[in-house]
Amino acid sequence: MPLRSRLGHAILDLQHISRRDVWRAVRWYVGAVATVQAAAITTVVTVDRIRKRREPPTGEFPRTAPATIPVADSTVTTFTYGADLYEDMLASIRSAERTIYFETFIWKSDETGQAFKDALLAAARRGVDVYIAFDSWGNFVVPPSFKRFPELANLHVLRFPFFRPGLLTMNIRKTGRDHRKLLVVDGAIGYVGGYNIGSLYATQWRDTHLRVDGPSVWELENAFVDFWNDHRRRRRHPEIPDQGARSWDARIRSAQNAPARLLFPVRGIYLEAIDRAQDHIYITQGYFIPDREILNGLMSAARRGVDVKVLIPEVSNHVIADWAARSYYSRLLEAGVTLWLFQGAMVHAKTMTVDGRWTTVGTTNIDRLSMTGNFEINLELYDDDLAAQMESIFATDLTNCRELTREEWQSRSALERVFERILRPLGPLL
Ligand SMILES: O=P(O)(O)OC[C@H](O)CO
Repeated sequence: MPLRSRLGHAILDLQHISRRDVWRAVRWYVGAVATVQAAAITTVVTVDRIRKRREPPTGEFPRTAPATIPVADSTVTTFTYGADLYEDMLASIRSAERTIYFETFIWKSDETGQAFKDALLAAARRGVDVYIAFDSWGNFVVPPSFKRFPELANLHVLRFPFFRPGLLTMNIRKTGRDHRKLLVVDGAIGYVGGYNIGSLYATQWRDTHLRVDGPSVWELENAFVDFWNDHRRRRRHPEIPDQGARSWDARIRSAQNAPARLLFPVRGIYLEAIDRAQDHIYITQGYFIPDREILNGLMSAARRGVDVKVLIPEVSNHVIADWAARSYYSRLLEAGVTLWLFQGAMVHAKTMTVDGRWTTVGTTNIDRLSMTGNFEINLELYDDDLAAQMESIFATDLTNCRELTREEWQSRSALERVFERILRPLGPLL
């Protein structure tokens, strides 16, 4: 049959397909994809649970002691072990005289969580103005009794809502979780980084937090004040006076992702720094699902000769995130990026250093939820000595990693490749 005639028949056939048939086909396709993905998720989660039960993570990793570095007119202390950090944070809370701003995504009701609650309540009882913000979604499984606080005149608690209406109305301003982890005491001491509050994180997870002492604490204080004033319930929570900048030093700056303000500058600082890199980029991430621009930036840096090392857990606590990340490995490895898999424990840090000059530490994962979804805060620091300390921590972490080589990656099984293809579309959702 001539081509024109075949086309004519096809068009006639198409005209006979009703709208109902089209919808039925679409429903069938969507249903089939969802079923295959659900089956794949169930399989990898089940296999992961069995594997972790048989070979539980040792929770052991090399430790680096806290180190204090002068940066600008302040000092910055690095923490890479939860027990050290929590002890320091609790001592700061116990020493507070005027104000405490405390914000966390996860606050477990275990021994560590209780120690923080007790210290915060004790501070409020001795007259310190205590402001607490925590995310209701992140603490959904925490018993309600732990999330109840006594009525005290100078204790103010903001539960960031579980339900975000913007998810239904497609209004970005009303979406996002409070994923930040912050503590500011008397405007003089500030903490920020990857640590949530819980006993598991104290000894079993490798994470990174910074303590800032001095005028640049304002960067963290201001971040809390802005968040509090934007999200407080007017009848329940007092406004915190916004005093304006005490410090204006570009060597330490905070970048805050705030969907309510349509601002996602943390993604910007990552992209800028990657773009500027001339010699090396060292990244440590718990969940590494880069978006197109970050992926392209890292590949292009590696292609122009920059030594790009990405350190991630071999097995994280979110197996689906692990599988979503795998679909980027081929391109990264082909471009010359090297991948380092942390052994025996979860590494949850969210850090990057570039060229021994620039550092970021904060709450932002390299994934879509953090980069363009949640409320986040990172510090961006231009200081050679601090970058050197961060690179020394990175070198220590590398001693607990194995490199995932191109050869090993290319020789993975066909079944693994099938699962990667099925789970890849979940990446942008995580
Ligand atoms: O969301 P993050 O980065 O604070 O990580 C939280 C942990 O995954 C808790 O399961």
